[in-house]
Amino acid sequence: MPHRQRGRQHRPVRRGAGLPPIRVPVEEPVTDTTAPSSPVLSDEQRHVVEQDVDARMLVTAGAGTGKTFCLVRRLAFLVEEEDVSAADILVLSYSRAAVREVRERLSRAGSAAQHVDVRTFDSYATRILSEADPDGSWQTAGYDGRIAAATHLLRTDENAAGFVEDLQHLVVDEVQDLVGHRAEFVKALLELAGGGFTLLGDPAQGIYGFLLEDPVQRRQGAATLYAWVRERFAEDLTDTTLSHNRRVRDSRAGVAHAQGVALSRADADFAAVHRDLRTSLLAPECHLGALDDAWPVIADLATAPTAVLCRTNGQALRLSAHLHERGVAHRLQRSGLDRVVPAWVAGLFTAFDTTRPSKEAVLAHLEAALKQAPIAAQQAWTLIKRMDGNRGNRLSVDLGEVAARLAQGRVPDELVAPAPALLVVSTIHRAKGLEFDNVIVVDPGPPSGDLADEAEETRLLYVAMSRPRDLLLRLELPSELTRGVYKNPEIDRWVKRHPGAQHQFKGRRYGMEIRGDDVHAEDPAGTVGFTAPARAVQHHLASTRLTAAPVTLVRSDEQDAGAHQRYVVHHDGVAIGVTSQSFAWSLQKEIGRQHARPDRVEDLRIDCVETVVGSQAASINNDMGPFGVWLRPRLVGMGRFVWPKKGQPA
Ligand SMILES: Nc1ncnc2c1ncn2[C@@H]1O[C@H](COP(=O)(O)OP(=O)(O)OP(=O)(O)O)[C@@H](O)[C@H]1O
Repeated sequence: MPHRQRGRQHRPVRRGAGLPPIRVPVEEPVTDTTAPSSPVLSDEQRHVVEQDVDARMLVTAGAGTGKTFCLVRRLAFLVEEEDVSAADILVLSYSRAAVREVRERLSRAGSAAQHVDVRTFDSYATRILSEADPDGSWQTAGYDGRIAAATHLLRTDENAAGFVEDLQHLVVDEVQDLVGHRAEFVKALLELAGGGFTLLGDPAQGIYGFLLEDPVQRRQGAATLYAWVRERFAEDLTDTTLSHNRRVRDSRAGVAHAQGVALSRADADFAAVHRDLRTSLLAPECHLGALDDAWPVIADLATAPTAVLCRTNGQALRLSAHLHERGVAHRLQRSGLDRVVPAWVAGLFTAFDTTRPSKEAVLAHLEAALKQAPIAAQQAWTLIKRMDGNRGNRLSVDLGEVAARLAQGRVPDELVAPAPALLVVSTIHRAKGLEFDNVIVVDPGPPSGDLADEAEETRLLYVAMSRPRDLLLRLELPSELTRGVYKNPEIDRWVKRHPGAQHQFKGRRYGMEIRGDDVHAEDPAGTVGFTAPARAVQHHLASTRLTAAPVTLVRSDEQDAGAHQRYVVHHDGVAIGVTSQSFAWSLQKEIGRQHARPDRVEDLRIDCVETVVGSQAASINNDMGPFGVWLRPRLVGMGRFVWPKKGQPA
C-alpha cells in the first residue's frame, strides 16, 4: 500500500455564530511515488519485530507508538522469514474490535501470516473447553466462568495443556486490560507455553478495571500481571519499549502523549495526571464550545474520519439524537458484544432453488446484491463458505450449515464489522484501539475524588485524548441534554426520567434506551403483533434505504403469550416489526407493573437492517423456506415515551 503523506494545507471551517474561525487540516493524501510499498520500521520497532521465535518479550509502549503495527509485522516476520507455520502461532487480544483490527491489517498486508489464529480470550477459552471437556458444566457459564474453567483445565488436564505446549509462539495484545480471571488465564498460558512469546500493552490505557470489585486491584489495573511476568521470566525476558508516537500528524493532536509515561507507572499520581490532561483539553485551541454552536462545525469536520467520544453511552445516545435532529449524519458505535450480520446474508437464503447452490451461482447473485455494500463478492463468498464447515468442497455451499452457524452466533468477525462512517459517536471504551483524524472529547469534568475511580477516569481521559491524528477538540454538553439520564442497573439500560422521579414513580418516566434485540426475531415480521404478508415485509426491508430512518413504536392491542405488551415498529406509516419479550420485560421494570404503558415510543432510529435466524417451523408455515433466516430492523436510541391522554384507556 502506498505510504500516505499528508499535505499541510488548511481550510477554514464554518463555525457557529460568534466563534472565531479555526483552521483544520484538510484530508488531501499525496501519493509519494518513491515510498516503499509498506511503511518502514523504525529501529525500535525493528527490535521488536525481528526477534527470533523463542524470544520472550514484553513490549510496553504508549498510545500510537505502533504496537498493533508491530504485532502484524512480527507475525509476518515469523511466518515469512523464520519459516514458522501459521498454525503454530496464536494471537490473543482482549476485545473483538482489536481482533478484527489485527485480522484486517493482516489480510491487507496479504502475508501468509493471515492464516494465524487471532482470537479473543473468551473465544480461546471456549475452544479449549469444547475440545478438552465437551460435556462440562462450563456451557452454561458466562464469559468469566468460562475463562476460569479453562484456566483450571490448563492447570490440571494434560490434554488441555497440550494445546499450548505445542505452540511455537504466543502473542498477547492489550495486556494492560488483563485483570482478574483473564490475568490468571494468561499466566496459565505463559507457564505452559513451550516456545516464545510477545506481550504488548500500554499500562496507561487499562480501562477495564471496573470489572473488578476490589478498589485496590481496580486502581492497580494490570500492574500485578506486569510484575509477575517480569519476575517469572526474569532470566530471559526482553523487556522493551516503543517511544516514538507514529499516529499524531499535527502537534495539536498530541498533547496527551506526554502524560503516557507518568500514567503507566504503578505508583502514578493519577490526580496530577488527570489535572494536566484536563488542563490541555481546556486550552483555547481545543475549544469547540457548547453544542448549539458546535454542531455545524462537527458536521464540517466529518469530511474526514471524526469521532465524538463520550464518557457514557447515556451521553452518546442523547448526543446522537441531537445530531440526528439537526440532520448531521453519523453512526453510533455499537458495543463490541453486538454481532450484527448484514442484510445481504439473508438474501442468499431466498435466491436459489437448491439448499446447496454452486459457487458460480452464489458469486453471480452477490455481484448484483453487493453493488452498494462495502464488501466485494469474492470476499463475501469466502466468509460464507467459511461457515459451512465443508472445506473439501470448494465449489458449492451448504446453506443449512450456514444457517446453523448463524443461529449459534458462530460467525466470522469480518462479517459483523460495522459499516465505515466518517462521523462516529462513541463511548471512550468502544473507541479503544481506534484512531481518527479529528477527535472531539466530551468534557468529563473533574474526577469524582474516589481513589479507584480517579485511576480509571484518568486512563479513560488519556485513551480519549490519544485517538486523534490531526485535531483534538473539547465539547461541552448542555446540562438539559443529560439531566435525568441514569443507568437502571436492574435492566442494564440507560433511562431518562423527569426530575424527582429517580426513586419512585412520582412523575412519569421520560424514556428508555432501545437495544438491538428489542425487535422480535423468532417469527418473520407480519406474522405476530400485526398482520401483513411476510414476504412483502421482507421485500420492503431489503429494498428500502432504512439506515438512520426514524421509527416509532406504537402500542399494539395484542399481548404476547406471556401477557407482555407488544409494540409495532412503524417506519413512515409501514409496520416493519414487533417488539420482543426482552423489551417488554425491561419496559415493565422501568415503568412498574401497575402503571399504564406509553401509547408510543418515539425518537428512535434504525441502526441497520440485519439478518437473524428464527424458528424453522414459523419459516415453513409462512412459506419463507426451510431455514428460518430473515431480516429485522435493528433499532437504536433513547426512546421517548408518549403517554395516553388523561381519560384514555391505557
Ligand atoms: N513505522 C511506521 N511507519 C508509518 N506508520 C506507522 C509506523 N508505525 C506505526 N504507524 C502508524 O501509526 C499509527 C498508530 O499505530 P498503532 O495503531 O499500531 O499504534 P498502537 O500503539 O497500537 O496505538 P494504541 O495503543 O493507541 O491503540 C497507525 O496509523 C500506524 O499505521
